Amino acid sequence: MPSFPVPAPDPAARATALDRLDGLVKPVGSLGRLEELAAWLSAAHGVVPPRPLDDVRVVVFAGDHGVSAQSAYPREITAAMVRVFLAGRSGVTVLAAQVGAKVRVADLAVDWDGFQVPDEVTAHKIRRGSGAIDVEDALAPGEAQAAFEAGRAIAAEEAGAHVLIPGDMGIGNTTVCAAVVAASLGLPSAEVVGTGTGVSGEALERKTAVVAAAVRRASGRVADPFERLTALGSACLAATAGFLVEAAMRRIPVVLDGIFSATAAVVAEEIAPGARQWWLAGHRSTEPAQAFAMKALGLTPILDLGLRLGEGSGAVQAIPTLRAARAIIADMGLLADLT
Ligand SMILES: O=C(O)c1ccc[n+]([C@@H]2O[C@H](COP(=O)([O-])O)[C@@H](O)[C@H]2O)c1
Ligand SMILES: Cc1cc2nc[nH]c2cc1C
Repeated sequence: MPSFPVPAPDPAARATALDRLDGLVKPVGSLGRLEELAAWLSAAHGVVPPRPLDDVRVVVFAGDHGVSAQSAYPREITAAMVRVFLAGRSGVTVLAAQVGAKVRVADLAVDWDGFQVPDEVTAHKIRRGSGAIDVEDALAPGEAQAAFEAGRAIAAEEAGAHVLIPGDMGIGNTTVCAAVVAASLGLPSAEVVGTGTGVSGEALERKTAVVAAAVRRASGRVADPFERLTALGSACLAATAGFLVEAAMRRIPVVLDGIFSATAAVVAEEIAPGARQWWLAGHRSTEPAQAFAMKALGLTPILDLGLRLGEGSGAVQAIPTLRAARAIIADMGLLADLT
């Protein structure tokens, strides 16, 4: 496997930040998680105070999945939502506007019969849809690597950002994520499968059986992360992993979102050990696989709002908290200056 060297955040900037935080006009530690985030940002930026987080960009990786029948919604929603993102009317676009973040949509594998979208949207397209992972591989040989490289290229195109957020749109993608998390972390399917867009009862049992069959079918091949993406993943998942690795290599802080980015992050950390030092968990989604993935990565979600939309919507909500963390270390007075 090729190696992807990831730099470490700056320990000296972190130590300086922690000293300064202790000296602010407040009882030591009283700003809790905000202090931890301020130190994290200082280490990521290598400077105290960290730079303002003005340029925040979301990239929504859009694609279809061969297991879309396990969703509560039809497959056609994926393509339809691409139009909604472009029209600025999606959940993430509306929420991103609240914090001044930009949203880009990248069609990696949407299965549609073409309507006019800007070339930028399809520039990194790998294929249409993916295999039904319970009975066949998700991707053809080489496609996981190609999608990973596409995700890296997209992160490179967005390298001017102060913070990057990976978003996702793909009917059926929670089934794929559950299988990849189960295979990656060695967990039973029944523990990782969640309700996704809202399946319950027999539909949830069918979804669990599909995940279990997929993991069984691929067993023996999942030790290698690219092989796991080929067997159980998707072009979007591989691209998101590449996006996360490239951001880490370029020292760009990333705020992870729900189950999709958390799953990609587990795989990306295996491909590029240490990359997780550049990521924060924006929020806790309702999907068990997301919780397992964040725990495995040692990340504690900033927010817990019961969101399960995906698209990057939860991560976007964490941006005001990060800006608050920067503000305390940049602007609060020092105990030493009290008169
Ligand atoms: O982010 C999450 O944790 C999350 C949880 C449930 C659903 N989603 C979104 O809903 C779609 C996948 O759900 P499903 O039921 O079609 O597998 C996909 O477009 C995701 O962005 C996202
Ligand atoms: C409408 C709709 C919007 C979404 N955004 C992310 N996943 C979604 C699933 C559905 C069904």
